[in-house]
Amino acid sequence: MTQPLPVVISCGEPAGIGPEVAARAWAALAGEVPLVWLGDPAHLPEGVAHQVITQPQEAAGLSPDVLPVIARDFGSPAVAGQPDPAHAAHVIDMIALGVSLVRDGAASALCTAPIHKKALKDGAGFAYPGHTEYLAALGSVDEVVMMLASEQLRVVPATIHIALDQVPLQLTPARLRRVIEITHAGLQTQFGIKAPRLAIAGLNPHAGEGGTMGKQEDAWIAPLVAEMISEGFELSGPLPADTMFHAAARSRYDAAIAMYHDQALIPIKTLDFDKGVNVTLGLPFIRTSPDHGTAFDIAGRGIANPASMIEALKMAQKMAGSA
Ligand SMILES: NC(=O)c1ccc[n+]([C@@H]2O[C@H](COP(=O)([O-])OP(=O)(O)OC[C@H]3O[C@@H](n4cnc5c(N)ncnc54)[C@H](O)[C@@H]3O)[C@@H](O)[C@H]2O)c1
Ligand SMILES: N[C@H](C(=O)O)[C@H](O)COP(=O)(O)O
Repeated sequence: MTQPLPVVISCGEPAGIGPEVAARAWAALAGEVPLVWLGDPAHLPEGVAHQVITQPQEAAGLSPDVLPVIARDFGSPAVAGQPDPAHAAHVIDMIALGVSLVRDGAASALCTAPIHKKALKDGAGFAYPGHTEYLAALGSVDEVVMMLASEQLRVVPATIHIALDQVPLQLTPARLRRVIEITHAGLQTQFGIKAPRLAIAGLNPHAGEGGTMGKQEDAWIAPLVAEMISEGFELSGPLPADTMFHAAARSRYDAAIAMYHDQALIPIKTLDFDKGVNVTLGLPFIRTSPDHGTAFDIAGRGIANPASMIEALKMAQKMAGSA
């Protein structure tokens, strides 16, 4: 029987919890998801048995007791909680390497461990606010969607890593339409939902309350929703964002489209921080990630919970199987 292609994990910020959650997820999964870790093996927690390989396909021939690693010498050890500017370019390269391995057919999907965006900007001039935007550039696509998904909720922010005062400027009918289209297609092809139901949040308190607390809902969000319903999309909204995430409301949709980052991420990280998964939709390859960040406050102490990384790896494999 041919072995499934492995999922590749980019190391993320070595001073954060990325290497430890990757190693603990690999141990917990015990071969259920074939993996290859991309990074400096010196940054793995002490005692993690690993073997350096040069190509992902070599992983299939290894003992299940060793973590396969495609190694890069970052030049210095990782100090927990203190990102080294000299590591930044390597961290970025590991993401790019992961993408090329998937696009070349050597791996099935990319799972990214968390980066510290400011450390990458300061250390290597990283020009992107996050993986999502960098991966869009690597995939040569103009627009992608960041979805966070768990058993209880899927959410998509229509605008992503931008300051709050930029939201009304960058939230346009064209952007919201593309987000709805990409999310709808992603739920069909990557989550197996034939007729996705999407709930669209308003931007303002009480979804504008008839124009008394904001104009965007009446001016263009409601008309866009009506137009897309007439095209066959199953949409509801614009809904007041404060009341669309309780259990009964969540049962009425497959994904919620929020207007900005925190409107989407607060509910899911409150409900399911341990098991939330970040998925980028609209890329020409599969990418998942845990929902947490670098957690400098606990890095290196061996207490980071690998559950979100485990879910991200399982989801990557499942999506690759249905791709
Ligand atoms: N995919 C990514 O690359 C990604 C995702 C989110 C945040 N970040 C980045 O991470 C950095 C830190 O972000 P933050 O502080 O807002 O969020 P964070 O998720 O790193 O930490 C928030 C809190 O949750 C705790 N925590 C996080 N993950 C945990 C785990 N696995 N087990 C136990 N506790 C955990 C931390 O200790 C901290 O108290 C920022 O640079 C941010 O941009 C990156
Ligand atoms: N906004 C995401 C979150 O808080 O979970 C996070 O920063 C990750 O974004 P990228 O996957 O684009 O790095």
